[in-house]
Amino acid sequence: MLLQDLLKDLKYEVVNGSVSTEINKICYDNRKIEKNDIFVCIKGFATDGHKYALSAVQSGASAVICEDDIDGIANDVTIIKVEDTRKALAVMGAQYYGNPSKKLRMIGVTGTNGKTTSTMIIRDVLTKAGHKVGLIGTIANYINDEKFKTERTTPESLELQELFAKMVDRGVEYCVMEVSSHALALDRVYGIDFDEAVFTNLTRDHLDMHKTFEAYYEAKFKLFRMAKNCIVNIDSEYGRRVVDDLKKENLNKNIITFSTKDEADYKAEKINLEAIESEFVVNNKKYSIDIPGLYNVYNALGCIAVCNLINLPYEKIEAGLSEVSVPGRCQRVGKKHNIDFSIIVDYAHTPDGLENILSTVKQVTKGRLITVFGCGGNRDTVKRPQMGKIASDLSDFVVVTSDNPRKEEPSKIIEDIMAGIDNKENCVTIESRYDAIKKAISIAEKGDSVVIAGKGHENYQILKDETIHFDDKEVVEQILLSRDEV
Ligand SMILES: CC(=O)N[C@H]1[C@@H](OP(=O)(O)OP(=O)(O)OC[C@H]2O[C@@H](n3ccc(=O)[nH]c3=O)[C@H](O)[C@@H]2O)O[C@H](CO)[C@@H](O)[C@@H]1O[C@H](C)C(=O)N[C@@H](C)C(=O)N[C@H](CCC(=O)O)C(=O)O
Ligand SMILES: Nc1ncnc2c1ncn2[C@@H]1O[C@H](COP(=O)(O)OP(=O)(O)OP(=O)(O)O)[C@@H](O)[C@H]1O
Ligand SMILES: N[C@H](CCC[C@H](N)C(=O)O)C(=O)O
Ligand SMILES: [Mg+2]
Repeated sequence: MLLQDLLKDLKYEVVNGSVSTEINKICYDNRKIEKNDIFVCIKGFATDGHKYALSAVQSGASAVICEDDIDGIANDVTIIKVEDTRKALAVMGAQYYGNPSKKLRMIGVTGTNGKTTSTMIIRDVLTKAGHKVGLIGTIANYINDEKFKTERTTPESLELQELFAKMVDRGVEYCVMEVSSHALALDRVYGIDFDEAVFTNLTRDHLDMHKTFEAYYEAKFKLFRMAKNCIVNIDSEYGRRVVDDLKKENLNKNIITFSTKDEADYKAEKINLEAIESEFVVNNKKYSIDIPGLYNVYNALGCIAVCNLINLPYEKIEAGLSEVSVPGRCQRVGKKHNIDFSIIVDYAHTPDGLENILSTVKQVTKGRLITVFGCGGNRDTVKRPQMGKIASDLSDFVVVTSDNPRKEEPSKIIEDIMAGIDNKENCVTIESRYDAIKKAISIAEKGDSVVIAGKGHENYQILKDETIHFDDKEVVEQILLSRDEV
């Protein structure tokens, strides 16, 4: 492929060399350069890619895409200046893979909570209806039934385009993806025309990266500028703002609203929240969903709106929704052991998420609610005391422990959480997550519920110098097994 073909949709200045040069592939990390690659210099948070341009050329790069001047590069190397290298990476990646997203129906979901749940539900319903579906999200990426490991919720633009291309190759029709605020702020999805964009909600998270709530909202709003059909939860204050801002900007979008309270295109009525499944009626049609809690009715409403836009018949939507399950989202574990209390593993790691799962479980718990949770290190610190307060207000007993401490001291994170807890009598701190879960299970009695929050589907724990295997569900099994043996 010629460099000039990749640059087709970009504004650029040729600083040196020629654009009619043949290139191998695109790369934004000098450690992965191969002969005749293009090296894209990205200004990051930790370092500046421009610093590695020389070394990339020494490793074989024949072209460099940059924002700033770069000195000392040999004359036979092409140097191209653009205004924004992250955007350039996204545009060139799309060209390199043949603009695959244009061949897929693109469904993006954003919001603080509910992205994974909503995308997994949409994938389940479409797959059960006989369609070929790809999914990009926190738990994994999927191309039809095949599962691919992922490290990020929304990968970098280049990897995203590669995934879309694989989906197209394998006959995928619908690509449903979680679009994180990081991805929007860092232009990982730049240039993608979304057919549908769903807004779940906006509450506190990731202010370590966005700094202000306004910047966090702005990042999320970008997705709706990129979509044709904007599907919005108007029970969320910020969802209403999305609708207002879309109208203000005169963007001529098809705005579709959902709610459980107010008039909306999709309003859930006659909601019956049972312990396990919830039933509700939307536009005179009955639905049920197998994951509990009102918040999952919201996730289902987004899914119903998407499925209607793609003309899926009611029977297929209803049948698909009635049997969905999402790993690590309000997941009952340890059922096969002889226990007279319940244990639930959930991925709640924000104040809103924790409040939702705890109030949902509390409603159906006859005995006490025992909560085990911690907060991730090197992430938003302000949410820590807020989550401490929510856990202690809603639970009868709280075990504060470690989540993924990353580079931080676990005891310091626990201290931050404890600062939000007034009633320290019904609370213990145990740094080891294994011991914390063991403690919660050891005190549980008939009718109690133990909620283990924060890590959900994760099967690892990120410590200061290493990542170890750690899976809340497996830990519960081990603890219950050793109880059975006594
Ligand atoms: C804050 C954030 O998102 N950072 C992402 C960002 O890193 P960065 O811009 O700081 O990059 P950097 O490390 O400063 O390096 C700058 C450039 O120099 C290059 N470089 C660097 C070193 C070197 O030796 N050689 C070299 O070429 C790098 O490849 C990069 O191109 O761009 C990198 C390249 O794409 C990402 O790997 C990196 O994600 C980091 C690993 C990360 O942890 N991100 C998380 C927070 C994230 O994205 N989370 C969201 C949200 C989760 C959710 O709520 O669901 C997600 O979508 O997963
Ligand atoms: N619509 C919702 N509104 C509020 N809370 C929700 C909603 N859906 C799920 N939750 C809660 O938030 C937790 C995280 O849900 P989910 O994984 O679907 O969100 P996410 O947006 O993908 O999060 P992340 O950004 O970390 O990937 C769940 O375990 C549950 O406790
Ligand atoms: N996508 C979120 C997930 C947090 C999950 C929690 N277990 C943690 O590590 O804080 C993040 O990277 O901030
Ligand atoms: Mg997610």
